[in-house]
Amino acid sequence: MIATINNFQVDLSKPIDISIPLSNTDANPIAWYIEKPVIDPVRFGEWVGKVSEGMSSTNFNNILFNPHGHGTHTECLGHITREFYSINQLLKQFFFIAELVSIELEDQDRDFVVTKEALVSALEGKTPEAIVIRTLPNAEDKLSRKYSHTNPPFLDEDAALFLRESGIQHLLIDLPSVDKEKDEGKLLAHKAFWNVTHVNNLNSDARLDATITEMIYVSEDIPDGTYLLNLQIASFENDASPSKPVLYAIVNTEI
Ligand SMILES: N[C@@H](CC(=O)c1ccccc1NC=O)C(=O)O
Repeated sequence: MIATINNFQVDLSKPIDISIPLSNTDANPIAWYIEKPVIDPVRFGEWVGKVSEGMSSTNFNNILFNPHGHGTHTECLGHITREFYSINQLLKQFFFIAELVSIELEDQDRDFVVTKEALVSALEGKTPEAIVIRTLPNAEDKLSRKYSHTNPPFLDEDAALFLRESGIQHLLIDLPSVDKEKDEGKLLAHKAFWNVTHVNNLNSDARLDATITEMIYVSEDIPDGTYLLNLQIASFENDASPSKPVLYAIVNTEI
C-alpha cells in the first residue's frame, strides 16, 4: 500500500520495526538492576488461565514489567519532575519525519559518549522532527543485553542541547538512557533536551511536547537517511510507556 504524504511516498506494507520485543525469557534486555519481566497465567485456587492446562477457554496472563528497564519505551519530562506528567497526555501526534544516523562513540576516559560534534556531522544541517540514533558498534546482542552496572554509553549534555536547539522534538536511541548510569541524579542530557531547569516547580519553557525513546534496536541492514517515523505507545497514564517506533523508507520524492 503506497501512501502519498506532502511531496513523498512511503510503502506502508514495508514497516521497519525498531522496537525490541518484550518477553519473560532470559533473552529480554534488562537495565536498572531489576529482574526479568514476569508473564504468568491468572490463578484462582486450582484454576489456571491457560488453555493448555485444561480448565480455561482462554490464555489469560498477568504481566509484570518496567517500561524503563525492560525494553523500548517512550518517556516525557514527567520522568524527572516532581509533578506528574503523562506520556499519554503529552504525545498526541504519531507520525514524524525522522533522520536515522549512525554514531561512533567517543571514548572519554572509559565513558563512551555520543558527542555534539558527531551529531553535527551526521545531521549535515538537517533539522528533522525526530532523530533516530544507532550507536556503533551495533551488535545484535543489544536485543538482550544486561546493562545493570555496566556504565553504558550516553549523550553529552552538549549533544542533547544541540538537538534541542535544532528543534528536534523526538529523540530515539538504542541505549538504556541518554544519561550516564550512575550520575548522582544529575540527568544532564535529559534536562538539556527537555529544557527542564526546575524539577520541583517546572519552568514554563520546558518542552512538554518533546519525547525520548530509549532501548530501540535498528538492524545493520537499514541505511542511514530520512524516514517516516510512526512513534506509537500503549495508552499508559505514566511518565513512560512501552512503545513501538516503526520507520518507513521514503520511496519517491518526485511528486
Ligand atoms: N542516572 C540516574 C538514574 C537514572 O538515570 C535512572 C534510574 C532508574 C530508571 C531510569 C533511569 N534513567 C533513565 O533514563 C542516577 O544515577 O540517579
